[in-house]
Amino acid sequence: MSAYEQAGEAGERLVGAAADGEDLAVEAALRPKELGEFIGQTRVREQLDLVLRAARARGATADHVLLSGAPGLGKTTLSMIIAAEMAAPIRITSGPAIQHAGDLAAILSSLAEGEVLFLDEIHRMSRPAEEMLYMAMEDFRVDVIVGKGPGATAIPLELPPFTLVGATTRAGLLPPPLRDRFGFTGHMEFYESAELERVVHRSAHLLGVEVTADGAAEIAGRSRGTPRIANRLLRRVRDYAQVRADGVVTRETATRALAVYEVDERGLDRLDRAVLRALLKLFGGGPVGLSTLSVAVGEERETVEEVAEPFLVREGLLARTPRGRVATPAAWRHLDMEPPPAAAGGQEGLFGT
Ligand SMILES: Nc1ncnc2c1ncn2[C@@H]1O[C@H](COP(=O)(O)OP(=O)(O)OP(=O)(O)O)[C@@H](O)[C@H]1O
Repeated sequence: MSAYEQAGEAGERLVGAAADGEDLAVEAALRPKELGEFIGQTRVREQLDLVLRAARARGATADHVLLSGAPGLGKTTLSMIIAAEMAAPIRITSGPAIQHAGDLAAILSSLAEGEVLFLDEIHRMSRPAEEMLYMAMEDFRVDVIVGKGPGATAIPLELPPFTLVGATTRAGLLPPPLRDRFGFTGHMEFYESAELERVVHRSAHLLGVEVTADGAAEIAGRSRGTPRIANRLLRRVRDYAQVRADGVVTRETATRALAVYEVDERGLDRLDRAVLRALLKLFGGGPVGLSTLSVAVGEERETVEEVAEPFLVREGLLARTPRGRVATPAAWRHLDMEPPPAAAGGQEGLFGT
């Protein structure tokens, strides 16, 4: 098992998007508390603002909301904001925690009127629980099955109106009947660098860290479009600034600190660069099969495919083609290497296939 697998995506990976233990401990303090404080996601924010204002004006419970997007983009934060804007309590659970319909019935039947139920990773709920949720969302009712076999009876249970906020990294994985029961779906996008700079400034202020404009820009540029990563890099740069400098986060301290952690100016870490380097140096930029590339890097196939490649593809550094993995011209430039003329010409036709 490779180091990356042992650590998990979150574990030791400074640029992993999933939350690690330290993130969970500090994130509560860094979360924006109201819609106006939430940075970026302009479209989702405006749409949600309308949904919530209208519900408030009607004195009604807000429609069910589905939030889709990559980890660390602010889905949990938005669900808490929804509850705060509706002056409602919130209950937080996740799909994998609800394996039996009974688990869900217990949660639903204990909700207060208007409460927000945040269901993270909703695509990972068990089938029977999912079916129970259909009726709960639509009619605010569940059938609780009592007994077994031919003697089993369904006892209908009325629920108070509530707002379900479902979060998923993969909206496409949700069965259409579930997707259709949400009144509003918000697609969260990766953040622009300027937005992440604002996230860094805001978090630095809350953490009592002094950060210069170019220091924030340096961190933002390495954060892979993800606020969670921006906050994590800020904490590591703050440590460095305290120990090796005067405590102020400048471009120079950020650059030196993140060199220690092997996060480069574009947010690639050691694994990402190892994959690119193998692809360029050993295979002339490809095409090369995933298995061969993984062996060359000394990582499991799944680690290369699921941990490193998505970001490399998103950054336009690597392309997955039917003939194998191919480096783009940007990958050569990123590692300061000259593409061999034949390879560069040969690869052009591979992109977009
Ligand atoms: N728009 C934003 N403005 C400021 N900070 C943000 C924003 N979005 C997210 N954050 C910060 O990023 C961190 C991660 O956000 P959050 O937990 O809401 O992400 P998530 O999408 O729910 O992740 P996951 O899918 O892993 O649960 C939080 O600490 C939050 O403070």
